[in-house]
Amino acid sequence: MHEGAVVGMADGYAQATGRPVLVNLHAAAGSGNAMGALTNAVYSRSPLVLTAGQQVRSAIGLEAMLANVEATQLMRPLVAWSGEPSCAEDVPRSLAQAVFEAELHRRPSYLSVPYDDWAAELDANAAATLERTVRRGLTPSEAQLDDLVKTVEAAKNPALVLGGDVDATGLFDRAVALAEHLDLPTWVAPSPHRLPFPNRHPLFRGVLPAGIAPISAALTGHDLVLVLGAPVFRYHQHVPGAYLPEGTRLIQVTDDFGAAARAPMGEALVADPAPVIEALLKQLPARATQHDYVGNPAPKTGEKALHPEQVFAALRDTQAADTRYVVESTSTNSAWWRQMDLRREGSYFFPAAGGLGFGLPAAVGVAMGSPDRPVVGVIGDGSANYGITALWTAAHYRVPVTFVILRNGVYGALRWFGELLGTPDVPGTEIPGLDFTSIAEGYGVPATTVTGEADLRDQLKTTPDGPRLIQVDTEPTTP
Ligand SMILES: Cc1ncc(Cn2c(C)c(CCOP(=O)(O)OP(=O)(O)O)sc2=O)c(N)n1
Repeated sequence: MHEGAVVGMADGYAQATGRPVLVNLHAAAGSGNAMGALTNAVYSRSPLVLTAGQQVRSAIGLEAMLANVEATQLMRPLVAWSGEPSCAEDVPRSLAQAVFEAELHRRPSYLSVPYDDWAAELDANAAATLERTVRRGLTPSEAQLDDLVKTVEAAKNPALVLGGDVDATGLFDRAVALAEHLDLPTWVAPSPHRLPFPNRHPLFRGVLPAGIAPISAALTGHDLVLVLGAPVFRYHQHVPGAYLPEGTRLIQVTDDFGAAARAPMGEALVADPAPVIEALLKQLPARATQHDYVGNPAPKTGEKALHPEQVFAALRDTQAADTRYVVESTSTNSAWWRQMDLRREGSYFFPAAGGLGFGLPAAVGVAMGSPDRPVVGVIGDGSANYGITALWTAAHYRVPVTFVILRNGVYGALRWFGELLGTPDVPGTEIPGLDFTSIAEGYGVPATTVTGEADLRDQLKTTPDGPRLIQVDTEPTTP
């Protein structure tokens, strides 16, 4: 229900399965509704294949109802490819191209199809198209690998920065092996939509701050920074400064042509990071020392309501180690990373463009795509409204997912950003009086409100056989 929620679900499903996902939209209005969630899918590099309804060809020009005027232009800034077949015979090839474009670019594609095309008979050649396969392989040359290995070997104090692609392409464990093999201090690239490294690992140095000057300060002292599977960088609040500290060389390895071309500094090798990791592991001697995971600090406590750290410590202590968390709580990131202890690939999903409306739907999509692992959505009371109709889907298909709603009564991140910009107390950021237990019951999802930390832990220890929502009153905090 609502194309934004559907695209959010498809994004979660694509990230959980790594497969192209077909999403069918209603002409222009449906495509417009999808665009917000689509911005996240662009930056999570999810291969979504969007098809959209279209009026019959003879009625598009006169703009009959349902006409999607200039359909291929509507989504163009966001999608890797956008098309509308010039005749019914070209629909099979166009659909095949939409799938291959999404897979090759790892970016959504869009196909508008006039609705009378579907009645046409396939011609004999269509079978040839439907049998096609298209594969990609971006392996660096031997010379490029040798050059990179020698550069890392010669570095006096190298550091590793890992991006969401490391987790999205199944390289999580190999990246940990590389960091331990070479004893590399390791950061997660800023504004992460996935977790590519265990956040309690002794080599973990944190998520890089999303500002130019603070990143430069964090990397000071490292003569080489190797960035794997990340854009350089996904800045957020504008904090001007030098892009890199004096004497630091940055090398980015990514298969994302656009990310390599638009970076403002450093060197880039457009390639799959996997062969680079394997070459470094194979050709460089181990500098490993014993690594014991770092313990968790005691959570801060709230006065009138729970502190978000108490909620996250309760999740850490009660949920299975392989739980997948889909998070859209925008002012609690620091509390989250202070308390969580995530050690498995595919443990963390966050809206890749910061577009709200991802969390609740994507939790449903991730749960549908990976029924073998428990899924918990951790959603702010502001964010939950942007994709709320996904509750119906969870109830209708009895998707086993736990939604934890952090009800702090404010748009916390906006209040923080307002202060950052010198405009404290921004109007319109209070959202009191929302009751997600009534809303959830209305969509068919059983729901409760917890009255304290002990009650929360007791509820989290139970295992639902379908969807459930737990509403927790929390104190506002800052990111
Ligand atoms: C589609 C959309 N609309 C508006 C915003 C702006 N926005 C908004 C409205 C936020 C408030 C989220 O409130 P919350 O209750 O979900 O979480 P916190 O209170 O922890 O910030 S954070 C943020 O960037 C957005 N990111 N995406």
